[in-house]
Amino acid sequence: MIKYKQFTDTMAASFYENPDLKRERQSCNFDKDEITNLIDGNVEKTKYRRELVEYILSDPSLKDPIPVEYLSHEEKYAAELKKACLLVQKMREPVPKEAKFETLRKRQENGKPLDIGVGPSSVILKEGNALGLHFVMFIPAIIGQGSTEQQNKWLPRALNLEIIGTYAQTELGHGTFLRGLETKATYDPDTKEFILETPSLSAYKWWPGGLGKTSNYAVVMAQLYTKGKCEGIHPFLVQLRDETTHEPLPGIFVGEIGPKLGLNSNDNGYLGFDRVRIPRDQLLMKHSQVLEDGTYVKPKSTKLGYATMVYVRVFIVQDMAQVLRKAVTIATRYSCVRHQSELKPGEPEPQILDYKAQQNKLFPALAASFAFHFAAEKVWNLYHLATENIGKGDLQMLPDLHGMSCAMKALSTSETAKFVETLRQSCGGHGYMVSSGFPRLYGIATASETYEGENTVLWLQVARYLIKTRMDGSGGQSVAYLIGSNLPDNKAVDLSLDGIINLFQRVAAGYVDLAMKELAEHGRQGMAPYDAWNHSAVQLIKAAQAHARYLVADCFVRSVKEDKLSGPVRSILNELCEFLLIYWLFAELKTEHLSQLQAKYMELLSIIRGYAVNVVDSFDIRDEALGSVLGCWDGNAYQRLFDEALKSPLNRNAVHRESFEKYLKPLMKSKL
Ligand SMILES: CCCCCCCCCCCCCCCCCCC/C=C/C(=O)SCCNC(=O)CCNC(=O)[C@H](O)C(C)(C)COP(=O)(O)OP(=O)(O)OC[C@H]1O[C@@H](n2cnc3c(N)ncnc32)[C@H](O)[C@@H]1OP(=O)(O)O
Ligand SMILES: Cc1cc2nc3c(=O)[nH]c(=O)nc-3n(C[C@H](O)[C@H](O)[C@H](O)COP(=O)(O)OP(=O)(O)OC[C@H]3O[C@@H](n4cnc5c(N)ncnc54)[C@H](O)[C@@H]3O)c2cc1C
Repeated sequence: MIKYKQFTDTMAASFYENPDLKRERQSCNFDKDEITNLIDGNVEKTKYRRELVEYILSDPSLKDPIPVEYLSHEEKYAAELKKACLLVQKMREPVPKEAKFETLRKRQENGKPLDIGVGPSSVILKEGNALGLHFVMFIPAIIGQGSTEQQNKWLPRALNLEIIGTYAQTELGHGTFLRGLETKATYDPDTKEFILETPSLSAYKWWPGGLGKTSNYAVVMAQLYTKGKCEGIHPFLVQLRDETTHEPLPGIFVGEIGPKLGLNSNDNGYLGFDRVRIPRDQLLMKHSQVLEDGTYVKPKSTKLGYATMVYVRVFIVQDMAQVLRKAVTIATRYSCVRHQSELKPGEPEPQILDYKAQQNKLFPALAASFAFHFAAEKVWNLYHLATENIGKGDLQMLPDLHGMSCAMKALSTSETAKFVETLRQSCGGHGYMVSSGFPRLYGIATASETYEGENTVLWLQVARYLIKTRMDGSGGQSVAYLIGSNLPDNKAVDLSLDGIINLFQRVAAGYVDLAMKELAEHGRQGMAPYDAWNHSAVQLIKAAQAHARYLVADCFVRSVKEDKLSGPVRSILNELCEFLLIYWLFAELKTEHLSQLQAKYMELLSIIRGYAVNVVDSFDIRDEALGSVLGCWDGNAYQRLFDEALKSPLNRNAVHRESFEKYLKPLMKSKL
């Protein structure tokens, strides 16, 4: 018997490379750095990210002494918060004078702070971190909803982390239906204050990240009452805890909501108010105001108050591309090193990567990771353009931004959650281990399907925009193909990328028309419009989903055509793009088109098989960031699985003495 030997203790560890992975890497015929740079943005950004990740990972105080999964709920929170705080401190300190950190040092010398960002921070903070909402929603809410004066007052303190905040909108009783929120903010002109009140159990704020124990401030969404009238929900900046003692202020009831499916280092919380008074100027007043005498000044659009959510929906598309890159790296590398069953009778067991059925599980996710990367870039640019215009008083782009951000958020999260589960299955039993990294990724992807707008609800928002556009031609650029003479023609299926995009438009337009027919039919039968809408929901959601696929597919095709790519990388992206488009079309098309596409699909599986390992290598994810024993760069999956298993507290002693003596032994000795 070969005895287990801890691999990481031996010198050999640093030189090992699984022979199957080595062979794939030796046959690489494109420049991996080109894909790395494409994902980072450019060569300089890659250099910066790599140095930053190295800087973070080389700090022993930021390492987990034991895997966080063995910690209690309370310990998990404390351990991750500690790392987050140390990380923030580290970013403020001068970078040591070592050649490997030259870019970071130069940046600091030029007066630019080290920007942690989503990617580098997730290298050590993998379980959802308590400071995340401060950066992702609290600060953006002050910027997006606060007047210039309010920004000048609060932003420096928030950016310095002198105050830490969250975004408290959802309540026990209402998350989706914002007009139904119950928290009240009533203006008192005598004291020039708002009085915050939680009128019922269902009005308690419930869910906000970092609210339970970490935040001392929050942007609270509440129904604004002034001069006896409700003006709808508005954002208020509210202090929750004393800035020195961290004790909750009088009238504030705050706590943590308990364990969740994932993201358990984040102290999602609850919050109630018992007649808490805040000054008038803590209503965030960029878009609407309450004057000293209580006069309400309306915003240009009531939906401007929803802008923080739009920002985060855009952010989430980027996050999903990152989650997919991790999941597909793990599954592809593992599929390369894992041998199982018999392909040719009597021959050695093949790499599971050679099974077509396995490729069919991996490669759609690989292709989608690029699709969502390009989609995120596009919607991010649109967001900035629209925000700039809104700043100048031009709201024309708002509906298109809303439609596009809802569509891309819903598609990227639902596809990522589905792909992560398929990729987990592709790793067989070992994929079910926490140490595979899949459970964490699944926790993030499924949470994203729900937060920042539950996906079904967002699909229905997209459908509303599509139907409106089809009826009155009022929609923006993303739905232009649905307007009158722009409608895609019904030419025969042509398998060029442009031909397939045309097909996507035809499929989406077809579903929109079917939904319109259904709505009209219900109307003819005497249903009220809202009832007809409810009865047509299934068809409406189909239309929205087909439209979202068209949007993402179109972005992918346009990005592949840009001339900044080299020949080899362009052809890889071209093939992955074509492959994903066909994969998505399979879900939509009738049988007459299928056989044409099936042959192409199978051909592409073989082509992608040739470079899949090298493409995932070019995602350039450090082993520490991947957090998976199955997906490590060296492919030493079995050894790492074993090393990780031996960290289990149950393996500290050969016998778990207490439970054996107290329970097992008496049971085995007792007679019937
Ligand atoms: C150590 C240091 C660490 C550093 C770390 C740094 C970075 C950390 C990294 C972490 C990585 C994390 C990545 C991602 C993290 C994300 C965290 C998220 C946490 C979650 C937060 C939340 O969930 S907050 C709560 C979100 N809630 C929702 O989204 C609610 C959903 N509901 C709604 O949006 C609305 O109610 C509605 C849209 C469904 C309906 O609204 P309403 O009833 O008012 O409208 P109508 O349906 O009647 O429509 C009327 C009309 O308005 C239009 N419209 C609706 N919404 C908008 C909009 N937003 N913009 C523009 N227009 C809108 C609608 O289309 C209608 O138009 P018509 O013309 O009338 O048709
Ligand atoms: C991990 C996590 C973190 C979160 N962080 C925050 C945070 O930081 N701040 C914050 O304010 N909130 C936060 N939330 C709350 C989140 O935004 C809401 O849970 C989400 O918006 C969904 O709302 P809900 O829970 O009320 O679901 P509901 O709206 O009750 O949904 C339940 C079901 O009803 C369906 N449904 C609802 N309305 C309709 C409709 N009109 N038509 C058809 N079907 C409908 C939905 O599709 C769903 O199937 C977080 C949630 C999670 C899971």
